[in-house]
Amino acid sequence: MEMRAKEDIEIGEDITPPLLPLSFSLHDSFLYSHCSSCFSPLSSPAFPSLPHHPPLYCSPACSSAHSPIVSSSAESLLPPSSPPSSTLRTALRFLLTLPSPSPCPHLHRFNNGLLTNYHKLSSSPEFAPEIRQGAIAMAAARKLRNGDSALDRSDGILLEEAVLSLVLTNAVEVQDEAGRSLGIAVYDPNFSWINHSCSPNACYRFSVLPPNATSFGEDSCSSLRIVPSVSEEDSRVCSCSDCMKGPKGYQYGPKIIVRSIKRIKKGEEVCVSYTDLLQPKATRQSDLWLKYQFTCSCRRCTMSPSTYVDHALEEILASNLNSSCPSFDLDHYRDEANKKLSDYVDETITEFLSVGDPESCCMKLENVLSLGLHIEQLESGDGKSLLNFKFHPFHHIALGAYTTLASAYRIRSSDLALDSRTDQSQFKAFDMSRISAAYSLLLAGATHHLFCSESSLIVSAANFWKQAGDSLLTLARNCVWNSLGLPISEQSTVLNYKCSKCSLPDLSGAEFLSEAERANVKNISSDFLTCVSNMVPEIWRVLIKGCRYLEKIEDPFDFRWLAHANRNEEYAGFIIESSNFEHHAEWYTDERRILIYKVGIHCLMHGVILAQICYGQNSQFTTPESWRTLCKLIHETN
Ligand SMILES: C[S@@+](CC[C@H](N)C(=O)[O-])C[C@H]1O[C@@H](n2cnc3c(N)ncnc32)[C@H](O)[C@@H]1O
Repeated sequence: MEMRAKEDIEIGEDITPPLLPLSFSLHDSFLYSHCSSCFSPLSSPAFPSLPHHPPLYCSPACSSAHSPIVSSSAESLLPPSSPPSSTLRTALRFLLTLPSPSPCPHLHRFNNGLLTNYHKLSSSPEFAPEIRQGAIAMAAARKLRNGDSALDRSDGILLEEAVLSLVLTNAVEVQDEAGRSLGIAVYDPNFSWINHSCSPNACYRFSVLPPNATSFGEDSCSSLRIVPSVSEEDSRVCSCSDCMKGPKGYQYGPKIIVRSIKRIKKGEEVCVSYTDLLQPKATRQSDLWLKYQFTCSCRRCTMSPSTYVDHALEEILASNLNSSCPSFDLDHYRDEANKKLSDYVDETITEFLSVGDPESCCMKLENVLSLGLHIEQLESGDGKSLLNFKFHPFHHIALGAYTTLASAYRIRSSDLALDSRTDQSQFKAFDMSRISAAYSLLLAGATHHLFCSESSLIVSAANFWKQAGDSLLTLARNCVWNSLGLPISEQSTVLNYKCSKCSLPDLSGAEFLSEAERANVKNISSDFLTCVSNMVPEIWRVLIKGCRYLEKIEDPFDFRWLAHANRNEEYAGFIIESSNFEHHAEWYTDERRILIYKVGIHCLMHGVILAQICYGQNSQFTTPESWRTLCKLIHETN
């Protein structure tokens, strides 16, 4: 099945009402910090020592709605050899929602219309063991619940295998505003029949609120603007009328809302993305294969040669090339370098996430970004030379490294700021905040550059602009400016700030984008970029001082310098030694501080405007905390 537009849909419009889940579960790591029923954070998280601790709830309403499901689903009876997981819990809970829990005779769909992919997944070497073991555990728990203590392994586990396949095929990660995956949920066909594209025309968001919370005034539509259409594959595989009996879901849980990010014509297929769109084609394809066992053949994937964005996302710079090196050998060296560099960055990020040493993480990532990797090249005769390979600044691994660096520097800055005993640590904290802001700005600029060629990257662009705005405003508020004798009043500089040069609305009026403005968002974006590009050079040199990787980036918004830098190989081959964050008071002037504020407000405002397209104007996902604080201040001042 697939979903098509019932009518013409403009960019930035909701195309489904908020949809309730058929089944859902928190991931293990959030079981004791979030409500198992509505997924909102608990006011007092617990630290249970027992593995089968009962779920926790934010309110009696959530508890009475959800706990009967937990006890009927038999999840607490899962054998100790198979620890409970969000997938098993979701599958067991899903079975309770089916009036007669049976897949159609071909095992293709369940009787609520959801695809199982049973034959594909249960015969794949990647999925078969997980499905089989999970199904045995589910069957054992269900038997125990029914008072049948002996597990006979020859018993049929087909139903459990089919429902596990269904969950693996249809479940989506439920994310909070910070982008954390709290758990998974399976929705009815109105969402689950939407296929994937690497250049999608729609995205989705979640509404995760406790039962009596005042909503953000979600501006979602009340009717469904998409209709199902039978895909070619479906008409070949199965034509059972048994498949479509209509779902029975829960009346609570995290809701999902689908929204257009491009204009969609009546009858056009509506698609969302099942993977990270800032990955190049080969990585997206292998990710989709590993998670769903299908090969995407959307326009972006079938373009030959590949699209500019896909090319940029895997570009590697090579220097010291021997002109006689055959292109076959060069491709081989390039692939080897790409793999080694990527593995090194992945390992460093994984180590940072588990051990949490931001200093070592920053050092390792900056070394690999700056110095790259040397590979020995055999020459004709007995000679050898060293080839040097580096990530292009748009390489997807480099983008991932900037994200980690921005956050690792931010963490270092907050840790140092807590040590308020010495001026020196305050200055160091300031330096770390400066570099964190620079990486956020580079990430936003690079993603924006790619978004100009691939408009479905709007979701990433919105989030990175908001983060860049946040980190610049944090830097502008750093107490070190005051100790340099540059106190400025946030009230006068920020709250009354209106840009006369671009079409970004002023802070107090930025909440509403008209339909015409939404259709014209590319123009608003290009106005914004022109305006901010004039201000950035003045602060960029100050933001990046002492950081050897960033010092090689001439401009974070206008990347024309890259063409020139690659040709003379200066960028690729010449690295200065780190000047070790020296503090120069003469860099920090009142004008620069005000400029940092102004660029920060521009970035934040631009991010919020793009986020209005992706999430709607009143969603929690649209407005970051810093934005809400600014709006509150304006309200109080006026
Ligand atoms: C959530 S379902 C989407 C609806 C599904 N087509 C159906 O008929 O119910 C996900 C599954 O649909 C199929 N699918 C989704 N997008 C696809 C694409 N672009 N190309 C091929 N198969 C796709 C895959 O089998 C995938 O596991």
